[in-house]
Order: sequence, then structure tokens, then C-alpha cells
Amino acid sequence: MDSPVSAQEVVQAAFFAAYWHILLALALIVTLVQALLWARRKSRKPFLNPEQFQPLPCVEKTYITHNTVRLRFALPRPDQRLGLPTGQHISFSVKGEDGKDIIRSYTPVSDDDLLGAVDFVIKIYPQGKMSQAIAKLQVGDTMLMRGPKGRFTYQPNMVQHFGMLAGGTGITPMYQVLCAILKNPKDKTKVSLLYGNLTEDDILLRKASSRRSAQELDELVAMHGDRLTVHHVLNTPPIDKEWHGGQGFITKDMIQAKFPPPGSNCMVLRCGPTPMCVAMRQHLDELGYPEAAQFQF
Ligand SMILES: Cc1cc2nc3c(=O)[nH]c(=O)nc-3n(C[C@H](O)[C@H](O)[C@H](O)COP(=O)(O)OP(=O)(O)OC[C@H]3O[C@@H](n4cnc5c(N)ncnc54)[C@H](O)[C@@H]3O)c2cc1C
Repeated sequence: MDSPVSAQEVVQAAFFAAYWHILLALALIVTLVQALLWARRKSRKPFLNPEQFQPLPCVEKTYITHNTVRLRFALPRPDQRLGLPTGQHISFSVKGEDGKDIIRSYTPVSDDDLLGAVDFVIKIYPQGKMSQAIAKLQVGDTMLMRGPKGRFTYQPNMVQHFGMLAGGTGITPMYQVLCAILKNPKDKTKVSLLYGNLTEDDILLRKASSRRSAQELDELVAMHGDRLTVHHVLNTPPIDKEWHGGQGFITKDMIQAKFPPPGSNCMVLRCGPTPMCVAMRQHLDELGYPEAAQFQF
């Protein structure tokens, strides 16, 4: 005969049943909250709006050369992305002394996957309207930004080879594209960069600076030497040490020596001061690169 169930056993069984139900309910609530947070994060709109200038506060400002600053701006939310497709750029806007808007283009040097912040490297010209406003910008001040903007959008494997012609701060759009190429293991594109500067001190994004959010040129060449080559050309090479790069301006011969020939699934991108871009365009035309294989940022 079965022994009668004691009152204590009934209470114990009820307690265990309740215990497991509560545990199950808690696990369900935690999973639901996590799923909701994930969905919210996924659905959060990136910061940029092509229709409207929006202010972003500067949270860091460092001089990385005698005339170039690296700036970090904080996005409104720490888990937000900027939302800039590779190959595109952003407009900055400030009010000039005459009350007119000054608008200039800039390309971030931080990866678009970076959450909550965006970094720029900007050269200060003594007579430059925007760069003087940037020189005066203090940590805590805001800059109005609008974007994305631009006619070029990079797609993985869109060509077999990019030839890149950069002058001074014209390196920033090239850097953005080559970082996107090299970080994507499915992208097999090769890149040859010809980078012109006045002196060695003017070369930007070459060596890891103290505050950085990505690898810089020397490190990228060391890691991806089979896909990326960089040839520096200086107006005035250093006199106190050996210089292995080019001297003077970037020439037609240098382009011919470093880039694949026209018609070989190669596209040439260029960005730099206007006189340099005009000269490069002429070299490329004379070498026979078709219009469709050239792009100027
Ligand atoms: C796609 C793209 C991306 C870019 N990204 C970057 C970037 O990441 N970083 C960056 O630093 N730049 C970048 N630039 C360049 C940037 O847009 C500006 O052109 C640059 O900052 C100069 O703007 P500014 O208003 O300071 O100079 P401006 O006032 O436009 O002057 C330009 C030049 O003219 C000279 N000048 C101005 N007034 C006079 C005068 N009265 N007499 C003689 N000379 C004068 C200035 O000294 C300067 O050399 C980019 C440009 C493009 C197109």
C-alpha cells in the first residue's frame, strides 16, 4: 500500500514547482529584454542626415604635425554609427565673419563601424576660412555636419586594382577606401598609392599617432604588402638622412611605373590641391586612362 503523502511533502513539491516557474519566467524576461535591446540597437538610425546640418561636439583635439589636427567628435548616442558609405564624405559648415556660410568637405579617418564617435585629420591653412575656424575650435564646441555626400561609392571587387594619387590632406578619401578594401577578406582588390607632400613632416596617416582608431599606412603596408604599395614623393626630401621615395612632383613616369596600364581593370582615384589634380588629370589622359577609369574626389 502506498504511504500517504505528508503535508510537508506537498508543500515541498509546490515550492519546487513555483521555484522552477519563477526561474523560467526570469530567463524568459532576460532573453526578451536582450532581444529588445538588440533590435533597438539594430534599428537605431545612423547619425548622418543628407538633408540637414546637425551639431556634433568636439571631444578631443590634438596637433599631429605643426599644421594638422586630429579631431574627435562624439555622436549623440554611444552605440550609434556615423552612417557614411565608403567613398563618400561630409560637409562642415560655419558662419563666416561676413555672416555667410562657409561649407567644406571632409572625410573621416575613423571606420564607419566605430560606435559613438568620428575622427578627422584636418590641415590648418593660415588663410583658410574653414581651417581657421577649426583652429579656433575648442573641446566642447560644436561643428555643424551634413552628409553623406559624393558621387563615388566603393563596392568590394568593383575593380581589380586601384591607382591612388593623393596630395597632402587628399590622402583622407584614399585612406578611407583602402582601409575598407584591406579589412574585407573577400575583397581581392590591389592598391598602388602615390602620395605627394612638401616635406616628410607633412606626410599624414603614416605612422601610428598617439590617438588613433585604425592602422596607419606603414602598418597597413607591413600587413598587406602583397596588396598595398605606397610610394611617397616629396617636394623637399630630408637632407640629413637617406630618402627612398620620389623627389619633386608626381610625374607621368612615376604613374606609368607604379600603376597598372590603362585597360587592365584599373581605376585611378585622385584628391589633392587643384593644381596637382589638374596636372594628374593631364598625365592620366596622356597615358591613355579613359575618363571612366578616372575619379576625382
Ligand atoms: C572629398 C574631399 C575630402 C576632403 N577631406 C579633407 C580632410 O579630410 N582633411 C582636410 O584637411 N581637408 C580635406 N579636404 C579639403 C577641404 O575641403 C578644404 O578645401 C580645406 O580644408 C581648405 O579649406 P579652407 O576653408 O580652410 O581654405 P580656403 O579658404 O578654401 O582656402 C584654400 C586655400 O587657399 C588659400 N587662400 C585662402 N585665401 C587666400 C587668399 N586671400 N590669398 C591666397 N591664398 C588664399 C588658403 O591658404 C588655402 O591654401 C577635402 C576635400 C574634398 C573635396
